[in-house]
Amino acid sequence: MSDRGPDGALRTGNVVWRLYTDYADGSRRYAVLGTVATLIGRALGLLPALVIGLAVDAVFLGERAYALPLVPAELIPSTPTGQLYFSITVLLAATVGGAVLSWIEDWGWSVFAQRVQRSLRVDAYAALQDQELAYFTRRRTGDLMSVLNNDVNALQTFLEDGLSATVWILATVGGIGLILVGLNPTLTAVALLPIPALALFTLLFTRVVEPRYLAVREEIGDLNARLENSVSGIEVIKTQGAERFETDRVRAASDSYLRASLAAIRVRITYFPGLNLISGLGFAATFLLGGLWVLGATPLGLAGSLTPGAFVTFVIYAQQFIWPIIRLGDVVDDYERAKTAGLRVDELLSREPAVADSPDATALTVTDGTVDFESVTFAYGDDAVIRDVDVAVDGGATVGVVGPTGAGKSTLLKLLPRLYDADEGAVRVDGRDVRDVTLRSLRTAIGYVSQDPFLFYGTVAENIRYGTFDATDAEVRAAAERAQAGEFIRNLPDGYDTLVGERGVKLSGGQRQRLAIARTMLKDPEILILDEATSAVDTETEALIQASLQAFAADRTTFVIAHRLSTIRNADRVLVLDDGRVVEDGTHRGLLAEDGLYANLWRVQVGDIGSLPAAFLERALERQSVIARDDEDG
Ligand SMILES: Nc1ncnc2c1ncn2[C@@H]1O[C@H](COP(=O)(O)OP(=O)(O)OP(=O)(O)O)[C@@H](O)[C@H]1O
Repeated sequence: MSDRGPDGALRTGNVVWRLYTDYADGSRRYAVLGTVATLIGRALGLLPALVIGLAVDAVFLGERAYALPLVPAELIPSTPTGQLYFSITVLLAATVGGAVLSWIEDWGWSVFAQRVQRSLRVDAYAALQDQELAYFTRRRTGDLMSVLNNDVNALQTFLEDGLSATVWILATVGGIGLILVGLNPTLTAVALLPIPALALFTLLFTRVVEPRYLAVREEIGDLNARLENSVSGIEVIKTQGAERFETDRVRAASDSYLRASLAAIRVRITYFPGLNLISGLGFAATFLLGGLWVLGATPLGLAGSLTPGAFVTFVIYAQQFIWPIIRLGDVVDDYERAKTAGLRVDELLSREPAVADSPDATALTVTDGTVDFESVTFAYGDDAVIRDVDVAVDGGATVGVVGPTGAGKSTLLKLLPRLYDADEGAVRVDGRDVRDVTLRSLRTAIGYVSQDPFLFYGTVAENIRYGTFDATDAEVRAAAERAQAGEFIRNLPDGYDTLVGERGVKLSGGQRQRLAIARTMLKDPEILILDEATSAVDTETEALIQASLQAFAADRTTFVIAHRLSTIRNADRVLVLDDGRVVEDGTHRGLLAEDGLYANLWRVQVGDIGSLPAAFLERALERQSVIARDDEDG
C-alpha cells in the first residue's frame, strides 16, 4: 500500500479522518451547521432537569430563590404559581426548540455525509478505472463492487451517525459535567467514577472486535464474488444442470459469512450490556451517596449536603450520563467498521496504477503509422507469453497475425494500446515508445475490436457512439452501414433506439461484433487491431464485412488476428506466432512456399489433412494436452 495520496502528499495519521478531511471540501458548512445545532440542542436538552430541580427547591419547598442563569430577574414571576407556569413555559420552549434543532442537526449531518460519500465514491471509482487491466483480472468483480458499495457506505454511516453522535456526546458530557460540578463536586467525582472503567472496557472491546470485523468484511467479499459469478454464469449453470451445485457453493459461502458474523456479533453484543452494567453500578453509588446526604447522613466519613431539588437534578443528569456512554458504544462500533472499510478504500485511492502516463508524457500524433516491437518479452505471471519479439511494421500495412491457440497473438497486440506493458523491450508507434506518450492520445489513435465485444446497457446508437461521443446520428448510421450492421439494426423493434446490453434485447455474437466494428469505424483510428473481429458472423456476412474492412484498413496500419486464414490471405504481411515467438514472417504465398507452420495451418483449413506432416499433428496433440492441463489447473 502506497503512503502517498492522489495529490502526492504523504499520507499519515488516521485513515478515516484523513479520508474525511480529503473529501469534506465544499461540504464543511453542513457539518458546521450540524455541530452548532447539536450544541444548542444539547443546551436546550439539559435545561429541563435544571428547571425541575429549581422548581422543587424554589416553588415547592422554598429552599432557595428562583433564579435561572442568563434569565433577567425581572422576567421571573414572584408568586410560586407564576413560577410554576414560568417553569412549564421554559420546559415547553426547550422541547419545541429541541425538536426544531434536532431536525436541523440531522439535516446538516446527513447532507454532509451524503456529499462526502458521493465524492468518495466517484473518486474511488475513478481510481479503480485508472488501474491497469491486470489489476482487474487478479481481483474478483464482487470484491471490487464491495469496496465501491459496502465500504464507501460504511464510511458514510460513521460520518452521518458517528461523527454527529461524537459531538452530541461531547456536548452532553461537557454540559452535564459542568452543571454537576457546579451543584456538588464530590458527588460529581462519584458519578464520574465509572468512566475510566468504561474507557478500559471500550479499549478491550475494540482490540477483540477489530479482527472479527475484518474477517466479516472478507467473507462478504467472497460471498458477493460468488453471487456475482453465479448470476453472470446463469446460462452455463442451466445448460450444465448445475443449479444444485451452485446453490451449494452459495450456501457454503453464506455459511462462512454466517460464522464470521456470529463471531463478531458475540463480541459486539457483550459490549452494550457491559457498558450498562458499569454505568448502572456508578449510578447506584451516586444515588446512594446523594440520597444519604439529603437525609443528613455522613456515609463512610464523606460529608456533604444537598437540597432535594439539587438531588433531583443530579439524579436526572446522572441517569442522562448513561446515554452518551451507551451511544459511545455505537460510535466505537461504527468507527471500527469505518476503519476497516477506510483501509480498503484508501488502498484503492492511493494505489499507483502500474500502467499510467509517465510524468513527461506528451500527446501522440500519428503521421506514418509505423509500429515496432523491439525485443519484446512479456509474462502475465512467471512464464513468458511473448518471447523476444522483434517486428517492424510499415505505416499503412495490413498485417495478419496467426498461430495456434494460446500462441500469444492477442497478448502481443494488447501491448500496443498498453493494456499491458512489455516487461522487456519496447513497443513504438512512429518511433515513439508507447510509454512516453499519453495513454489518452495512444488509445485514441488505436481502434481495438475484440472477439467478444461488450455492449453497455443503452441504445444501439449509444453503443456505436461509445468513445466518439460527439458523432452525429448520420455519422452513426453511416458507420453502421459500413460495418454491415444497418439492416439488422433497422429490423430491431426500435431500430437505432433499441435497448441492448444487459437487460436489453439480446444480440447474437455476430451482431455484437458488427456493432463493435461500427464503433471502431466511427472512431476512425490511425491504427486498427482486429482480434478475431468477424469470427462470430456467418461466412456470407463475413465476406461483406471483409470488403468494407479492407477498404477501411487501406489507409491505416492494421493488425488482423484470425483463425480463419482466408481472412488474411490478402494481407501485406503475415506473422506466424508459436509459443510467444514469431516463427514465420512473410506473405501468404511466400509462407505457403516455405512449407512451415503456416502452410500446415492452411492445409488444415482447406481440408487437406491427409498431407499434414506427422510432426505437426503430434505437436497439435501435445498443445491440446497442455491447454487441457492449464484449464484443469486454472
Ligand atoms: N489475463 C491473462 N492472465 C493470465 N494469462 C493469460 C491472460 N490472458 C492470456 N493468458 C495466457 O497467455 C497465453 C497467450 O494467450 P493469448 O490470448 O495471447 O493467445 P492467442 O494466441 O491470442 O490465443 P487464441 O487464438 O486462443 O485467442 C495463453 O497461455 C493464455 O492462457
